[in-house]
Amino acid sequence: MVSKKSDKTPASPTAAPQHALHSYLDPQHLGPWGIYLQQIDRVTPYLGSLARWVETLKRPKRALIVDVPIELDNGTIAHFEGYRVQHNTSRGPGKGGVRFHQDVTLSEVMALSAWMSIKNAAVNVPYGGAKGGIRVDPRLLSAKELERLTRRYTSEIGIIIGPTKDIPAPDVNTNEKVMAWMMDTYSMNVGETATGVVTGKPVDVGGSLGRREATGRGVFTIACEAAHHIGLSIEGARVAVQGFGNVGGTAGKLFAEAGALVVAVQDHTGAIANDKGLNVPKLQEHVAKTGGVAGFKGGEAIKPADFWAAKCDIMIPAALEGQVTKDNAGKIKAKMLIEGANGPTTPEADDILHDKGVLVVPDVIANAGGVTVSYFEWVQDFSSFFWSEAEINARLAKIMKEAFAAIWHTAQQHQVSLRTATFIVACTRILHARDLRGLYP
Ligand SMILES: NC(=O)C1=CN([C@@H]2O[C@H](COP(=O)(O)OP(=O)(O)OC[C@H]3O[C@@H](n4cnc5c(N)ncnc54)[C@H](OP(=O)(O)O)[C@@H]3O)[C@@H](O)[C@H]2O)C=CC1
Ligand SMILES: O=C(O)CCC(=O)C(=O)O
Repeated sequence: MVSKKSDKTPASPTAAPQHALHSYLDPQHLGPWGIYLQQIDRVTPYLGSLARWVETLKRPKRALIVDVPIELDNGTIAHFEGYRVQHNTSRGPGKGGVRFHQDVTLSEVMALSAWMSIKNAAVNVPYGGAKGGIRVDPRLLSAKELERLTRRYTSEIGIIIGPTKDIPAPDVNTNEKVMAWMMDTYSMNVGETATGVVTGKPVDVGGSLGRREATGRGVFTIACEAAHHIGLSIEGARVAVQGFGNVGGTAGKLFAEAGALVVAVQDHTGAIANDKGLNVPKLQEHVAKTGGVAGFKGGEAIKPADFWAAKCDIMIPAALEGQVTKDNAGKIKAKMLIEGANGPTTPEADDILHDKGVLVVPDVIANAGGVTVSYFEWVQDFSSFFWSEAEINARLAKIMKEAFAAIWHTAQQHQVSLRTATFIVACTRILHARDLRGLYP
């Protein structure tokens, strides 16, 4: 366990703000943005003289809400609400994914954009933080409707994105195909092929080898580093994964290849378990065919709520925010919780896990592999010179391991959790950049 004491720093009073977004500046604000504000309050005492800039982290630099109207296949017009939020650009252009999900809200996208600022600084890639999303259940749209939605959204946010301004990428329910449509639409609107406007594209239109697996690979790399620190062998370790999409599926596959047993998996369709280890490639085939883990023959169905009590060493939430709560954290038997998803653990659950001695490796370092290879993709697009997958994976491993080592060291130095340590490293970098740049006289 890194921290000997809990970092339950009392929330510092937030000055009464005269700001259009004032309702979002209250740390008691519910949901992911409120959680992010509490995380900033916890790190503030460790920022020294840079703390004078901390308010800059408590509001997004830009938040764009767009109406996205499309014609459905049946001829009716449907309107969807979309967002692109640029939280901070002190260290470089905005960078972060685009989510298509029925529960997307401005507050959620603000938090996701802020976590991108922290994540990008934690691995020291030269970006600020941004995120986008559309409130839509993409499963209810045809392929043509989804394409129209993506293209109209891209045109609407086209006024603030661009290869040197803000670079979207995949997130929940978006993929290479969606990125290809975004790149094409933006390119049509500016009159030239602008491959650098998005990352996570298909390799044939300027994408990078290794990007599809990068987030899951990074989760695996970080888990190996953390396991080493607590004396846990990956070979034979028991792993439970929530969410079996891009991140959870890839991480699960890499764990299985390294000799770990993936003993439980949960997604939106249900939960399955196999004490001897699930056959992960077969499970991936099943999910590709049926859309979820339910009905997989190689494991027994368990109640989704029982997933959290799985007998395991490593638990990987890799679905959505707010999954590990005060109601299920007490059941978790794992020695380490590696956050593949963004914001999966509520602050109350974080404290419960801390008190139980579970090592929590936070999202802002654990899932940073995706944006790290996005950075490689962006660099390759600018230079039109493409690297081998082996080179990409080696560079990814180096960045992730070095970032984790620095965070571990900071956690030891200040006797804080890995989450607060990651925020100390990242916020110091962001606010140092802000300080160097200064304000208008
Ligand atoms: N893609 C990337 O590069 C990155 C993603 N992330 C984060 O990782 C997480 C997963 O993203 P990604 O793998 O890309 O997304 P995908 O859309 O590929 O997969 C999401 C997975 O989560 C499952 N899921 C959704 N809702 C629930 C729920 N309520 N309970 C259980 N399972 C659920 C989905 O199951 P079902 O299909 O049944 O709904 C699916 O298996 C997100 O938090 C994302 O922000 C972080 C860094 C980068
Ligand atoms: O690859 C990227 O730019 C960002 C991926 C992302 O959205 C995330 O890390 O949460």
